Amino acid sequence: MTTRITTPLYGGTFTPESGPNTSPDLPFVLPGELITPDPLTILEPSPHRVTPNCVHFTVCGGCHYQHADYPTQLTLKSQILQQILAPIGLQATPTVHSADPYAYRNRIRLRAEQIDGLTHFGYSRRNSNEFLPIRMCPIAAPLLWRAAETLTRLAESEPLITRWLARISELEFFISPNEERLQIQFFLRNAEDANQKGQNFAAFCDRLKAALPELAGASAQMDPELSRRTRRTWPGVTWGTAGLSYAVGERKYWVSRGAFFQVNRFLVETLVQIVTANRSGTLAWDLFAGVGLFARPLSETFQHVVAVEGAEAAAVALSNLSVQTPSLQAVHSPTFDFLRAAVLQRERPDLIVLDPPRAGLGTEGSALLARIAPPEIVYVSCDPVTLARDLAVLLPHYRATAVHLVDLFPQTFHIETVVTLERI
Ligand SMILES: C[S@@+](CC[C@H](N)C(=O)[O-])C[C@H]1O[C@@H](n2cnc3c(N)ncnc32)[C@H](O)[C@@H]1O
Repeated sequence: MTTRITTPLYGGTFTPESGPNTSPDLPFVLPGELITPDPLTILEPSPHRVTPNCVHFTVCGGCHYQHADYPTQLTLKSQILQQILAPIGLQATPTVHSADPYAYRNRIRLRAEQIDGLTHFGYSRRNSNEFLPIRMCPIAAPLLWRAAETLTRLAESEPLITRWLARISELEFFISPNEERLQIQFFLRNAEDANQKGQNFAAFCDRLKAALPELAGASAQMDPELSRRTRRTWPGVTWGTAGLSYAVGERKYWVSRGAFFQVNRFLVETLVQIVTANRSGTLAWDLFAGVGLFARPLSETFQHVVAVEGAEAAAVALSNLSVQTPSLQAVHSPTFDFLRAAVLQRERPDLIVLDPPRAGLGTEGSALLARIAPPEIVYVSCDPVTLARDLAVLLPHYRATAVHLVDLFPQTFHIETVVTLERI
């Protein structure tokens, strides 16, 4: 049986889990193609089909679109976003912003497994939790992959490195945008390893630094999931600096280890511009503020900015930023609690910026936002489905003045959107 692919939503409705064109039955096709499913055979390929850059593409769970040329990826995402927003009455062609679609990531988290006595790094297989050893990741900045290769190479010949890597289940690399500095978080495999109180961690890191001069800081800690399961805590061990200074245009941000920061090193400045440029006034709120990416420029044009962040690591950096920035107030709190208190106190800022995780703000939180009724809202979203759900609550009271698609995650189905809203 042959099938003509007619829509970017082929295979079912978009969900954050399945994504467009990645339904378990029929991923990796393109609109216009004639195919036979199972096993997938492309009888008439799209002129936009290209050879993927990565040997792991289709097997690895990370990327979904390497078979499409980059302009086509952007067109598909734009169409998908419009299809998701149309049912809530938001008919707008997004303004698309993009940059280099490879080598853009400043952060990767790798799994570590021992196979035949050797350490292998990898991701999870697509639609599975099974370990997939990898030998390249072309969406990652070159330094990230070089760091992984250096660790693997040292582990082959140096017992200190071999022993340390055998104790970890995952690690996370984070780099400054120009690849000058590197942070590593090591997550320990089991509680007994934590009991050894990070023996030789300094010697281990000194050796890594000799082979990887960019290494600025590192930590070893129990995986949070492991702590929850075993009900054990361990403060962990650290080496070097406790974070990285990250330049975005003229401004430098302190990103404490473990804090959220936008992963696309080529588009952070564009995102900040879209969210903050030409906005000024008396009072602005930055909800889900992270380390203050938007709050900091807003504090230059608003008399007072309140930045709300729930996670400890980011809240510490935000609090330090507020000490140096008199117009910025850092609040360490869940957003929902902050909004509930604000409604009772009848506070009303000129601008609310919000940038929640994929779950979005939620209908209850969005209703609180509508009650607070600021003249302008800028909603930054990494999941168009939860964005549409929240906008449905706001749109009776607000008019959308712009929709931006900022392609922070090329080669994947993830869609980053900025919607600006004006009170009716
Ligand atoms: C998508 S990030 C955005 C951060 C920041 N706006 C930026 O661009 O760097 C979401 C942030 O919200 C924080 N967060 C998640 N759930 C939260 C909650 N319920 N209340 C407050 N902050 C939360 C996370 O720790 C993270 O820093």
